[in-house]
Amino acid sequence: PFIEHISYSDLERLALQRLVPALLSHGFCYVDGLLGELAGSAVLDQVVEMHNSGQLQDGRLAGSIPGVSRRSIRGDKIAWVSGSERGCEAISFLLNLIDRLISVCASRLGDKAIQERSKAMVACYPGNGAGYVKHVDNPNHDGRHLTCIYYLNKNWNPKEHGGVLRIFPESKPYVVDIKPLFDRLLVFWSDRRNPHEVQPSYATRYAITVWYFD
Ligand SMILES: O=C(O)CNC(=O)c1n[nH]c2ccccc2c1=O
Ligand SMILES: [Fe+2]
Repeated sequence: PFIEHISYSDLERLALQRLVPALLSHGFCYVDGLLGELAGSAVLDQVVEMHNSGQLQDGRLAGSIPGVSRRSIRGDKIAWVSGSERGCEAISFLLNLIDRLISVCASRLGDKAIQERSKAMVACYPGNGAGYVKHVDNPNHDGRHLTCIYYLNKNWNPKEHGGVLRIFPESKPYVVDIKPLFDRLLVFWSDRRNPHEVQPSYATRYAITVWYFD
């Protein structure tokens, strides 16, 4: 039901001229305007509806602080979706597009062909200062090869809202700050090449992540 915002040749060009070179040289790449306003907003609406209907559960509770009751400081809230659930049609459209994009890249990323992907993790940082400490998604070869994060946050201003994703590319003298902007797709190697953190967020921050396995 959505306008085919991006043609296959656009997708192929995006993959070959943007994603593959960036992944091979820097290890990450982000693309803005992936779905366009209409389809992007449809995805956002479905994620907001999941949040409002209590489908997002506590991903991790910042309960590690001694003496502070586990349930006081909330971390991210997540839900795993395949895309076939009712009310996830726009999310399914997004996942299909990312699948097509990555499949064009896969054969040119030199590594073993990318076979499959995880379900989609819909994540919400509730805006109470919670973030995600510096980590590597796949430090010990659990099969995850590429991390793809689609951001859904309109009018996001890091000065006020924080929530920047900071990547610390291994063996590089710089860090990379990425704003979690609406209709932005970020792709990066899931392994030790890309330690990263979500800085404390002071507004509700939505993202959808899929991991591709090799
Ligand atoms: O949202 C972002 O910009 C980056 N986000 C992450 O790196 C990230 N990485 N691993 C997770 C595992 C479980 C629950 C949430 C997460 C998570 O947000
Ligand atoms: Fe991560």
